[in-house]
Amino acid sequence: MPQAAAGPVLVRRSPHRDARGAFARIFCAEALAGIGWPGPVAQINHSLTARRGSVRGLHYQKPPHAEAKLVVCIRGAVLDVAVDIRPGSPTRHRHVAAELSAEAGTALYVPEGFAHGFQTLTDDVELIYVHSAPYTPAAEAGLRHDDPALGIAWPLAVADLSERDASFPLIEQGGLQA
Ligand SMILES: Cc1cn([C@H]2C[C@H](O)[C@@H](COP(=O)(O)OP(=O)(O)O[C@H]3O[C@H](C)C(=O)[C@H](O)[C@H]3O)O2)c(=O)[nH]c1=O
Repeated sequence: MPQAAAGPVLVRRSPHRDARGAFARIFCAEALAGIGWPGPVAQINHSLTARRGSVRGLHYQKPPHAEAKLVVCIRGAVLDVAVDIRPGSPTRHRHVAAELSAEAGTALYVPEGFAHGFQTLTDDVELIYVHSAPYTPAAEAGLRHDDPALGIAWPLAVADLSERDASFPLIEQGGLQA
């Protein structure tokens, strides 16, 4: 059993292909426990983002509602980003970025203590999110995708962005509530 990872992990699914098409495992509790998945699946969500260049995030839930997520790209491609927001972490405010795509069969495991966001690299992107904690609106919080303290190099000009995501305070303004 591999050692649980301390941070985000890129996960690649292996489709079984035959003349009919393909079959792939999206989530395996046993396999993900080995990289740190913390417990039962609490919720599975699906998002569709129409325009290339759109940004969603960066979102997290405040403790004690912090959640791990498996972010699975099932259509198109995204640059997926996870920001370390763990108090006392030597890599706090640093991020990892990975391209996820349906074609490559890639997903990102985002542990508790990380804010998550993405930019679409194609039109009509669909993501599946597997969450380890239920959605708790009162615990919802976020970081600005363009916060200078994070230094995230988004590859494209930002297309669609929600008012909520655009209005998160900067970290220097006290914007981090983890
Ligand atoms: C997560 C969630 C949301 N909602 C409602 C709340 C809003 O009225 C609406 C859209 O939510 P939100 O604007 O947070 O959706 P996104 O901006 O796509 O956020 C998602 O993308 C970013 C990158 C993430 O990492 C979040 O986990 C994920 O929620 O669905 C629900 O009713 N249930 C839920 O579980």
